[in-house]
Amino acid sequence: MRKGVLLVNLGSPDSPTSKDVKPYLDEFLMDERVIDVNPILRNIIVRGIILNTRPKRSAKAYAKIWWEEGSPLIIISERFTEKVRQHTSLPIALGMRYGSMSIKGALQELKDQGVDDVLLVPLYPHYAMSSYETVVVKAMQDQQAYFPEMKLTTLPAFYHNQDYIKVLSKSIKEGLANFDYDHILFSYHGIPERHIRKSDPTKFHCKIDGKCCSINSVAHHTCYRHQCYATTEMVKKELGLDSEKVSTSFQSRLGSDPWLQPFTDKEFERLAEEGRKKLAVITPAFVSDCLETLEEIAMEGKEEFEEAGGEEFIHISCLNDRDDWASLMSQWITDWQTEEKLPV
Ligand SMILES: C=CC1=C(C)c2cc3[nH]c(cc4nc(cc5[nH]c(cc1n2)c(C)c5CCC(=O)O)C(CCC(=O)O)=C4C)c(C)c3C=C
Ligand SMILES: [Fe+2]
Ligand SMILES: [Fe+2]
Repeated sequence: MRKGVLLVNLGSPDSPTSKDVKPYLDEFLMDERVIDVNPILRNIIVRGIILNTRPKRSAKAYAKIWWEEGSPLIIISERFTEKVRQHTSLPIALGMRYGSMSIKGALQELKDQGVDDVLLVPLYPHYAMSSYETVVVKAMQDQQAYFPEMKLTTLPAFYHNQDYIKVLSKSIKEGLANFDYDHILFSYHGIPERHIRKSDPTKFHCKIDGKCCSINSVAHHTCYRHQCYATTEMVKKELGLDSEKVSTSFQSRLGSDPWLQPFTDKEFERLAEEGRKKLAVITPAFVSDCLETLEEIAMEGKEEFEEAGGEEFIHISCLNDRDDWASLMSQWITDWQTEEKLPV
């Protein structure tokens, strides 16, 4: 069998216009693992409500962060892929869960190079049904429908992998150089609390009561909240950070259901009001900078923090196409290529 690798990130609209944002959001939000209600209700919520107003608002936000070459998320993912290619001898394809650059197209690219044994790499450190799981399910569906001869192996969520933590910590240390911070906020993409309960294989462990995530359980393999806090704790330990000066929050909520708390925007206010005047924000749920980091945190978040009395604000970039990150990914790929070994 010939081995190859499929990297998958979330995807972006083709351009920062309502015309292109609407079909992208339609595909994204009609995903049953993102808006997880029955299909009739999902259709009403997404097509009858959200898509009437959101595309215009989102297009404006995308326009603020768009690069000459295109969407930051796409361009960064392409640069990262290119660097990984330089470090490995295997064919590597890049696909997106939503929008152009489909997973099916990327699998076809691999097939055209004679690949029939694929390592699937969802570009998310943490497991959530709306991110990691939907990539795996879509890739498996496409593989079974169009490439039945292919074997698919999935890279696990790497939120607690020691080498990943080292690379992330180094990027944070570099980002903090010359910044005499009062506080560091680890802001992760939020999800509805219901998603945590749905992903719990025991169906009773995850209570989202602030305690369950620190009690050892098989549920942690799929508990996004546990995994986010674990990443924060491991970075804190690696860098020897003072617990008093570090906290975790969840951003980008949508709709009126209960989402994971504390909310990042409320934390900006609270921290500023508590007198934490110099704030550094890290966004480890994303491996590439994107709308949620460049606009929601680095632009809107900074403004919210300053309006609440904060004085200095920095957003530390995601891992993007850092050499040490591309080289770590290449090492994981080589371990799988030579020994069928996967990172834990
Ligand atoms: C129910 C809604 C959403 C859930 C659940 C959700 C989970 C989730 N998302 C990411 C990563 C990204 N999301 C991005 C944008 C984005 N997310 C939602 C909604 C949910 N996400 C929307 C509607 C949008 C679009 C923009 C907007 O209108 O606000 C992005 C950025 C994409 C880009 O092009 O830059 C990323 C990345 C994760 C990791 C996650 C679950 C953990
Ligand atoms: Fe999202
Ligand atoms: Fe948990």
